[in-house]
Amino acid sequence: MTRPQVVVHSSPELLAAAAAARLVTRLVDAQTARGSASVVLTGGGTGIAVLEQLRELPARDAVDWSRVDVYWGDERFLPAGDPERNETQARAALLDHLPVDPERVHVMEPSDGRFGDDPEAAAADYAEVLARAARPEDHGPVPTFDVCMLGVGGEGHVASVFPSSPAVYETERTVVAVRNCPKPPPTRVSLTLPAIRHATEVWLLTTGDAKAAAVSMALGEAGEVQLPAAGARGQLRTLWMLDRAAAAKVPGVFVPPLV
Ligand SMILES: O=C(O)[C@H](O)[C@@H](O)[C@H](O)[C@H](O)COP(=O)(O)O
Repeated sequence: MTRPQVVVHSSPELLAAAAAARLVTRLVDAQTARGSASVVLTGGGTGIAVLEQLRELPARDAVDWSRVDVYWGDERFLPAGDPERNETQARAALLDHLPVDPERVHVMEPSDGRFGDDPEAAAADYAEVLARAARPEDHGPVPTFDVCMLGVGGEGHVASVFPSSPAVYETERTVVAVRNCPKPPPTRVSLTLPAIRHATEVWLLTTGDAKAAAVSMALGEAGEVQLPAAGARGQLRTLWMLDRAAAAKVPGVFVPPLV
């Protein structure tokens, strides 16, 4: 696993704009290399802010959106169209404004979907979606996502994988149902850390002084059980994009010398 890189931006707005620009470049490079690209979206304020910035970015049209596979790192298990669903927010922020191929927008089932109010069945179904999308060169039941974007919780959760939760101990399944989630709403569907680690690049995006301790611990000695963000690593790159407040306690070894 790669050593994490840290990039610090002067404000949350600039972080979101810079991440949007970085995402365009990453997707264009992937499409140039192999004709398609894949991205895992995240919920949360920072993740959605990136999508809103991307919507307004003229360079967004450099991506052939009809050849992008869109996945989610987690989803709030609510009825379709519920404003709290990550899908609802991502469609409003970006996807409804792009010529995406609906067949390549891979949604986690809602609580009034094909499986009704059964998050375990919805999780198993999404694991099947990932397994069907995987190719032999992915060496596992998950596609090698070009980039997996993640927000970070104040106690170090990523997606809906929370400290010391059953999900963080999962080593076999790629997608699990999460109940009694500390962050409302309580029931969710989430990728597990082994699935997240299939990504070529994992980007952790967070802002605000409430996250500074979790960021510091994740980049320090904390283990993934107590600090799931510490286990969110990409195969080729792990990038932390922070604003100054969230970076306030980053270990000095990660901060470039001021020249
Ligand atoms: O569904 C969710 O809530 C997200 O996937 C979750 O993992 C989020 O990214 C973090 O809680 C950070 O959220 P903020 O960016 O709003 O702090």
